[in-house]
Amino acid sequence: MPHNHNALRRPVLEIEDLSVGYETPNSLVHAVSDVNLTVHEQEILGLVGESGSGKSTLAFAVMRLLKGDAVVTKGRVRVAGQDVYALTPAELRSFRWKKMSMVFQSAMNALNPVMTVETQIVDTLLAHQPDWSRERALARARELLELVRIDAKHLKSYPHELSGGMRQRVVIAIAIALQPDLVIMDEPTTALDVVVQRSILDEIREIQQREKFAILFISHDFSLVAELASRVAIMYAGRIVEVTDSETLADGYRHHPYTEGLIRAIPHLTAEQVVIEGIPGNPPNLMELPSGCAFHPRCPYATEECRQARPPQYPSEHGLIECHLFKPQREAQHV
Ligand SMILES: Nc1ncnc2c1ncn2[C@@H]1O[C@H](COP(=O)(O)OP(=O)(O)OP(=O)(O)O)[C@@H](O)[C@H]1O
Ligand code: NI
Repeated sequence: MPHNHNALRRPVLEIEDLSVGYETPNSLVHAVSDVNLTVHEQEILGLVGESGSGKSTLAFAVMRLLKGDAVVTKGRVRVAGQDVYALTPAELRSFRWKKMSMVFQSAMNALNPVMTVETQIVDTLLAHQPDWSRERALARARELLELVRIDAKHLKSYPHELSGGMRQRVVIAIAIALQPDLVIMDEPTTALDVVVQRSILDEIREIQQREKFAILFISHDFSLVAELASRVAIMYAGRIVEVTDSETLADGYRHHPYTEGLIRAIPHLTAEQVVIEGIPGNPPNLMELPSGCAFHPRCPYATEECRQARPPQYPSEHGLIECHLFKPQREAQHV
């Protein structure tokens, strides 16, 4: 696909200049800082970053599901053109199913253990489509199970009678039950073994193409995201440091030094052995962020400028990059 394939597509998720902090006894610690991100209709956008980089906080902020100690300090979130934070609580309840939904990290434990699959799907449908008959809801429940490749006989099953993979498929079926425009998936397969993980990802791709929703797919598994998503956003210490088309992640393109490190960290199979090159060092403590570019202590190219000034977001050929190295040449000459 050409890299401007989103030009004609409607944005489904628009995050503008969003910052989210957690209240701690001494200060407000920012887990998400100045994030700008757009997901277009029918697109899978991958969001990657190490543990603690702020991925889940960003997802919860979009869903307006942040816990009490988290505060949105600035910015705006629009889903299907609607400002999520302008909705009344009653509007938000139906908006969460009809326009956006979320599959949580280890969501397979989110099912009600004392209710059958049928009851859980049908109740969700009827709660949001009160004019539907029970028969219609049941028919949709069957269709949804088929979509996630579960035999309709399992409508009568209780969660404990299903494997982890099947439970996760049911959760995905419920998330797409009301045909939302946007589905956020936060590490949806992390708890599963590799084979099950692979088949669920294939199904997600297939269902997404049939049902035409957009996905914000969150994972710390860079190679998995690169394969599934058409565009990838890379998060580091609460900031989106690069957005790029996933096809650029193969060799030959210049990336943010952190992205380069993630690419190198993908195990390479050589004739003799598996080589894993990681990124030396650890992500910073959000309470004591390094000056300038937060990545500079781990960056092999860091200069004095990187230590002193936070880099702006520069447009790149395939998205944007927050790194001083990517300063356009003309501008650089004036410094
Ligand atoms: N309730 C809280 N109070 C204070 N800090 C928090 C709270 N919840 C999360 N944080 C901090 O916010 C930062 C971002 O956390 P978040 O869960 O969003 O990261 P993540 O990228 O989703 O990580 P993971 O890959 O482990 O799920 C972390 O440093 C975390 O310690
Ligand atoms: Ni998370």
